[in-house]
Amino acid sequence: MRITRLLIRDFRRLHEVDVLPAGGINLLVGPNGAGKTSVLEAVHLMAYGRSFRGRVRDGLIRSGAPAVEVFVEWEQGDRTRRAGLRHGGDRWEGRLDGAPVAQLGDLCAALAVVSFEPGSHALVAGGGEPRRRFLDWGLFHVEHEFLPAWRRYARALRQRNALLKAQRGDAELDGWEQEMATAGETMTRLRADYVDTLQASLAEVVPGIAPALGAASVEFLPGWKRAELSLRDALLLARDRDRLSGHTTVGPHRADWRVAVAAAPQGEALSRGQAKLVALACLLAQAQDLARQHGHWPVVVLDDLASELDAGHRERVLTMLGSTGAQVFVTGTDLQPLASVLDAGATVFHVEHGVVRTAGPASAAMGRPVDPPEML
Ligand SMILES: Nc1ncnc2c1ncn2[C@@H]1O[C@H](COP(=O)(O)OP(=O)(O)OP(=O)(O)O)[C@@H](O)[C@H]1O
Repeated sequence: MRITRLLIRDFRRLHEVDVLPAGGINLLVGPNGAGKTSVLEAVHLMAYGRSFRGRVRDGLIRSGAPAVEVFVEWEQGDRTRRAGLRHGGDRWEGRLDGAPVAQLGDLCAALAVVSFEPGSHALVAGGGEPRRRFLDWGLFHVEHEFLPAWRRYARALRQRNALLKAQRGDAELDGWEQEMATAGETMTRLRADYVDTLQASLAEVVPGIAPALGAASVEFLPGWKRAELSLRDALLLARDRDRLSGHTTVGPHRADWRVAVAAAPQGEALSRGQAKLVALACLLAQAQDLARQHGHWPVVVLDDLASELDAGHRERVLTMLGSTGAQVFVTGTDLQPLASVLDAGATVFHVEHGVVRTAGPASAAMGRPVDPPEML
């Protein structure tokens, strides 16, 4: 996947940015507060429907503007695809390849982006939610059975929770529990298989980017004692407790996974830097698996790489990504820490006061008068 045009309007301090990125590595360089991360956030928004720094309504829309707009054109195999998203905080409108989109999830499933940013270490060090989201995002993209099962499960779970809160009887719970069990067992089988795939992919990625971490292993926690009982029985057993708590305490919505590396055996705590490396390795393992399944790499965005990783790891990561041919966006305040990449022929953009300009002939079209397509 290669983004060939990125148009952003009213996104944080970016009023209107029109970028023609190159294949390979794109460096966005500029002072603090210039708007570099916002460019990456816009790409992430199109792929996830939210920013990695929170929801749209939490400050993403440029002060005084009614909505953000992002338009992305990209090459996918021999196809050119286009997606436009206008998000006003509560309301959104989207178009994909010229047609309106009914569900935000359908729009987001089109463009695959893997993002590493300062909050990514939560994948290793934080609560279960980001890890579940990571797992499910990967599955949405590689396993067509997953999304329908996930939707069925989520709906049945909402119904069961409502019945629990209303202290309704067993007969009413039975039907929804059966539905949760059917959809939840499917989801869990797919998640367990996906974790195995991820482990195999990690075994290839870690030696390349962070050999000192040693062998990585991933453990899947399904959300109930799956080795001992079915989900149907687990829900039945938990009924009385769930009535007291007013919500469902077991099931795939409580699933989690853990990654351990040989460098920190027996639960030794990872340093913050090591946790970031492990998180990055997981993201790149996911990207690599996606590339195997789809035949092309997702777009990779790396925010503020120089302050996240030391020089040796930066170089390994960028060398590895350079060898895959993936399109990569990297931000930094200085070119110097990324000099080794420049030698390898990266494309540089300067970002200042919310304006993005090309720094070299590779994308001479940058900075030309904007002629935006009708996004929506
Ligand atoms: N809703 C908004 N409206 C206008 N400006 C905003 C809005 N939200 C954030 N900003 C401004 O956008 C800038 C943040 O941009 P961004 O985080 O993309 O910068 P950056 O170049 O990545 O900075 P750093 O190098 O410090 O990480 C800040 O100057 C901030 O004041």
